[in-house]
Order: sequence, then C-alpha cells, then structure tokens
Amino acid sequence: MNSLLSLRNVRAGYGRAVVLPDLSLELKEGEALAVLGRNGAGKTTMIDTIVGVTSQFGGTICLGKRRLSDLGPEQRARAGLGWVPQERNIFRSLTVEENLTAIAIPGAWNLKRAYELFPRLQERRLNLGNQLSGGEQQMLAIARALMLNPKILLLDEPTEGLAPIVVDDILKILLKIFKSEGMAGIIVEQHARRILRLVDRAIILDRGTIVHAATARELLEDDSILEDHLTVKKKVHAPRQTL
Ligand SMILES: Nc1ncnc2c1ncn2[C@@H]1O[C@H](COP(=O)(O)OP(=O)(O)OP(=O)(O)O)[C@@H](O)[C@H]1O
Repeated sequence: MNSLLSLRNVRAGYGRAVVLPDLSLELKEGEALAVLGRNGAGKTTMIDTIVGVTSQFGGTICLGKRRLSDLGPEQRARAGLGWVPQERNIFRSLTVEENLTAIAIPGAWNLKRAYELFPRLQERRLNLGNQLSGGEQQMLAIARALMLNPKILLLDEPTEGLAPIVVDDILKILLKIFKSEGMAGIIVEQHARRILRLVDRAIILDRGTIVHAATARELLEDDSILEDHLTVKKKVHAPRQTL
C-alpha cells in the first residue's frame, strides 16, 4: 500500500527548544498507529508538529505527494488532517449541529453519518457546546474532525479525564472508525493496552525519539516491552550511611 503520511528527519519543538531531534515515520493508507510513551516523551509534540502548530526546524512532512511543512494549520486541515487536540477545541457557544456544520468539507462523512456513529450527539443536537459533558464534548470533537472528511484522523489522548463507562463508549466508536471504516489515524495514548486493540502498529517515544516500533499484536503478546518502556521506574535509594 502507498505511503499516506511520511515524516523524514523531522526536527521540531517549541520556540527555540528542540523536543523531536530527528523523527522519521511512515503511515500507510488505512493504517492506524498508536503513539505511546511516558509523560513528556514528546507524543503531543509529534501530533502538534504534523498539524503545524510547533516550530519545525528541519526535515519534511508529506501527505501523499503534498509537502505539508510549508503550510499553516488550516491549510493542513483542508489538505486532509483531522485533528482532535487534547483540549477538544469545540465551539462552546455554538450548538452541536452548528459545530458539526461550521467547518465541514463535503464528502463521505456528513451530518447523517456523524449522527449514526454518535446517536448521543443527535439527541443533543440543539445544545450548546458548553452544555455538554466531557464525554459528549469528546464525541463532538471527533465527529467535527470527521466532518472535514480527513485522510488521517489525529487524536491526542481521546480518553483522558473521562469516566470509565464513557471511555468504553469512545473506544467502541474509535474501533468502528479505524477497523470497520478503515480510516487512517494516529492516536496518542497514555494507557497502552487500552488502545492497542484498535490499531495496527505502535511506536514508543522517549525524549522525542522512537525507541521501539512494533505491531499492536506483538506488543499485546509480549508484556515486557511495554513494561520496559512505559512503567515509571522507582528510584532505588542506597541505604543511608551511618557514622
Ligand atoms: N508549549 C510548550 N512550550 C515549551 N515546551 C513544551 C511545550 N509543550 C511541551 N513542552 C515540552 O516538550 C516535551 C514533550 O512534551 P509533550 O507534551 O510532547 O509530551 P507527551 O509525551 O505528550 O507528554 P504528556 O503525556 O505528559 O502529555 C516536554 O519536555 C515538555 O515540557
């Protein structure tokens, strides 16, 4: 299958600080990739760099044959990146339906399909963004990104801060989007095992560098890799010397 997204030797960060020293990555059509890593590993920075809201110091990012590196975030969204940031940037003073239609790009994803996937949003269609629960806001953020008819959906910690029952709902919806609909995507997630069932492959980042890449199945079958790279190691204190 053809490469849909490619990052070649990307160097990026915030202001003048480099967080990703040299990142290379390929995503194929229809492929879903999880980005794992401890706090501060650079997962959000990677997504932010792809969508164009960090400083990119070097390397290239291409969507198909189109070079994204010189485009701003809005142009990248129009080129095919559907971004669901950690802070779920929905319009709080617009209704659910206005949120969905305000920035929509015509295509296979339309209001009818969005409501089929998220019946809860149809029930709440006339409520304002700020009247929604956290889970409903997350659903709206995902549905809004789909209404851009993206080539790739980029999700930054889609289950963060949600009640367990809502997490299950969101995971079921993501499973449909990636496994049944065959959407390509990149999902940042703190809870590795939670997300590995939805994706094809995963990378593990540490200090902005890919330290492990594997299929989701390999990671699910071998606990030691996740253990080694993701658990927070306790400091072993040497016994105090006494005089
Ligand atoms: N806006 C910013 N300005 C400067 N440095 C930042 C900014 N955002 C993040 N960083 C730094 O970049 C590094 C990577 O952070 P990033 O948020 O990408 O990690 P992460 O893997 O997503 O972690 P988390 O799971 O905690 O969100 C950290 O050292 C962080 O302090």
